[in-house]
Amino acid sequence: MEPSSWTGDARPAGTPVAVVLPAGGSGERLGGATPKQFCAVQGRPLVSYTVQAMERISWISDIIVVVSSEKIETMKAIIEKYGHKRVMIVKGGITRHRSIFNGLKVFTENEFSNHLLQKPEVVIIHDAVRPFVEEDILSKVVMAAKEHGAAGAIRPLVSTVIASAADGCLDHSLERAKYRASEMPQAFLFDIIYEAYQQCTDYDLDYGTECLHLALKYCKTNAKLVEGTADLWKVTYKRDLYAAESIIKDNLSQQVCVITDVKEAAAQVGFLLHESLKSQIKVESISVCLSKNDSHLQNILSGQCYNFVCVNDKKHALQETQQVVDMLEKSNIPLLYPVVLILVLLDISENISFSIGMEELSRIKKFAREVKNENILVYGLLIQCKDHLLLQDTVNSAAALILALIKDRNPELVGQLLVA
Ligand SMILES: Nc1ccn([C@@H]2O[C@H](COP(=O)(O)OP(=O)(O)OP(=O)(O)O)[C@@H](O)[C@H]2O)c(=O)n1
Ligand SMILES: O=P(O)(O)OC[C@@H](O)[C@@H](O)[C@@H](O)CO
Repeated sequence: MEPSSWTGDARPAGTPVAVVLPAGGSGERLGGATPKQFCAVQGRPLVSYTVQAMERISWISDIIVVVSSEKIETMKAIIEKYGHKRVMIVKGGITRHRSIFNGLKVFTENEFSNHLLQKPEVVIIHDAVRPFVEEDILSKVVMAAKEHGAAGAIRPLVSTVIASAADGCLDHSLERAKYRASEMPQAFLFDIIYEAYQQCTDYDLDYGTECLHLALKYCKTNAKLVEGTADLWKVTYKRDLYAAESIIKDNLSQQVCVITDVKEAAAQVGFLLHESLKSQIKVESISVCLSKNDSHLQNILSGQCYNFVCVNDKKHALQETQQVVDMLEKSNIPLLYPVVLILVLLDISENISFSIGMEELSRIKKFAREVKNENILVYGLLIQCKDHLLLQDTVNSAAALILALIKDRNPELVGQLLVA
């Protein structure tokens, strides 16, 4: 079968591709009452990230999420809340293989869904707890499966594989360089993997862990092995969940948009902040009074920026910031990721007393509490501009605090006022 010509990430000519995401496990090795695929990462269930990773791929026609019967309503709520499209939920089985098999049956057997989906030529199988999957590896395994019948991502082994004898002592070890770790995604010509599942034994279904093996054993299909990237790992233990959270927070902390009004002090501080920040993070600057149809800001919003700094003199700060909040709420961003919004209050008054009253602090806290419900994390930052000789140092200190708030994204600190 000639593989169809793929043009980058364009939809492959006439190749219907579907994906099955097994998400029906209990996550025993992670521990806790919540199965790991439903554990929150930056406030969103892990499975939603993997579904979103597949939704971004335009040439995947259907996303089949296989969950345990008691989690069907939970999964429906996740799809509804995050606006996931092209997703069908299927009831899982007591083992991963049985869940995957149920996922495949939606294309062939009515009992598994109230309507049959178009049977794909190629089906991707990808663990729902592997959220960091990019289009490149998906297209590689699909293209390889079209040619070889099956394909799977592999990674170098980190530890050496050894076999123990009956007495629990070392029997032999394998030469690590000759072996690879089998990861996901995997892809198959649908008929091959479906046939393999139909033929395999209960022992395979209950104790097997490798889909590629089923294709070889029952369909004499030697899967093409495709070198994958390091981020294909599976969330298995608690540490993996911490790692996933850290990676996602890092991904959200790559860019900041500094918004200043045109008043001189704000514009000057905005410029100095830009210069101080740009060595650590990508900075976009907007120094116009915000209007609803500000195209530059709209472009930034659509560019998936998750961090904003609003620089205003303290009298107008909240009302200017409200406009940014209004625009964010209209975008899809806070639904999927927490957005950091730092309210920089410029104090240009000459008096040396602490220049912000409790009433203003209460207004900031109240505002922050309200918008936190929209997944927007508002923090206050006071910059005192009295002494121009100290302004650069003060701005550098403000930049360091801004970077810390962006990296930390701590919902417990919203509404607090820091002083640069
Ligand atoms: N009966 C099962 C068991 C597992 N899986 C899914 O298969 C993927 C990989 O399996 P694994 O990491 O082993 O998940 P769990 O079985 O939940 O983990 P554990 O073995 O620690 O219980 C996960 O997305 C898991 O939800 C599934 O769909 N149905
Ligand atoms: O055994 P687990 O259920 O943890 O993992 C299942 C699969 O992810 C694992 O077997 C990969 O090697 C791919 O086949």
